[in-house]
Amino acid sequence: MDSSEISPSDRKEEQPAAPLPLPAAFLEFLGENGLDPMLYSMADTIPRYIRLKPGTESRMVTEIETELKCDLTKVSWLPDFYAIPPEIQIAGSKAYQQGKIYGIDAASGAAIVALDVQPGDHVLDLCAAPGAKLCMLADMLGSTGSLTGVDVAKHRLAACRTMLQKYSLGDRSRLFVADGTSFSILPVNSNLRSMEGYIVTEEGGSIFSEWTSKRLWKDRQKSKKANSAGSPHPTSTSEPELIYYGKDSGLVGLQKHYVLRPSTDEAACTSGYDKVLVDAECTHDGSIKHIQKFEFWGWKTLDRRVLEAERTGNLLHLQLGLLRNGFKLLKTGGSLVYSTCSLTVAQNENVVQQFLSQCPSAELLKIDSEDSWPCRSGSIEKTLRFDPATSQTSGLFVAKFVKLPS
Ligand SMILES: C[S@@+](CC[C@H](N)C(=O)[O-])C[C@H]1O[C@@H](n2cnc3c(N)ncnc32)[C@H](O)[C@@H]1O
Repeated sequence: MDSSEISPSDRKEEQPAAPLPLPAAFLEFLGENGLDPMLYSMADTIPRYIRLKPGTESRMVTEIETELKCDLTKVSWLPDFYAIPPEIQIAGSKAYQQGKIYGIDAASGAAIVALDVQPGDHVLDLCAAPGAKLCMLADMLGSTGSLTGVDVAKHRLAACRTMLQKYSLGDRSRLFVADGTSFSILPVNSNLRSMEGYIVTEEGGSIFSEWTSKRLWKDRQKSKKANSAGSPHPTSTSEPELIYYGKDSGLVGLQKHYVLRPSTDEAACTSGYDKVLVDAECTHDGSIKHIQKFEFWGWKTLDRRVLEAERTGNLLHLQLGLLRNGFKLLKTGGSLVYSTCSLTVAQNENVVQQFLSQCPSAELLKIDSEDSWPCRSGSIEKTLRFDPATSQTSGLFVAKFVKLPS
């Protein structure tokens, strides 16, 4: 290992850090979940991580170092990842603007590596926005297979579309605004393409032509109409809305009606996704840099944005619903990664336990690269936990499942 690599055993020197003035409700939440508030004093000591787009020549590292005015320290346990000091901003840099680097925490990178995407895979990201993991998935996929991103928040998914286009990663991708607990559109794989009816031979059928941003105008008109008619934002009963598809996503030339029809559980077992990521909505309490930002945003908003859903109990229901539906869309033999950036047992091990008790075809899998990662085991065997103290990363829980024949 060269001297500029960051390895699992590297630790920042102990620095006395001022505790964040966390609000009482959040402290109470931490107490109830057995979490140490001192964790939030580490936000300024854990590095920021960037990923170099594969194919970016290594001479770029020196160029980026000159531009950012800091060292890029290679992360020994994660290919293409570098650590930079936490105070460095990348958004103004040429390397970022030209799409050569993107910011993504190393623990998030590990969750993607855990999914073990292979060329030709059909991959589903069920909670895709704002899209750092989606970009990495597209990178891993390369020039075969397909990537489907879903998110319930349209404006957030639009940010994914911008990212995919900026990093030239969108050709094999499609993006749906939809509720991930009920989304049921399968990938377009060779089985589907060869089935009668999918391809329109005569003129005039409703087929997917090449995607163009002009659709955005049409979309706007459609949603204006819907809004004036008093329609709500997407809910579990709304139709999925396709807001982007790339030229090699498999859709061009196919009949819309067939491609967009809901699938059955049986069809998913044979023609479903090879890999599914459920990076579920959560209280974000493990994302200590995110929590730190509430010092500027106002601690009152933390109460509303972080704790409200948790208090009502809706969140656990949503997480289980996302995991269940993501698993349903997996083909037999396929695998799913469930992750959250919460450190609580309730949103992680408990959800996993409940899911396993309800779904006999699901089995936890050991994550291959785990032995070389600076993480610890969750309280259920084969699940993993990254946290600032152990991993010098944000907090992340990761569990991997395989779908057995039922
Ligand atoms: C933790 S974030 C995902 C982060 C993302 N994977 C990334 O790496 O950038 C959770 C996302 O879940 C979305 N979400 C919440 N409820 C959802 C639902 N019912 N269906 C789909 N997405 C949902 C939120 O809008 C949010 O963008």
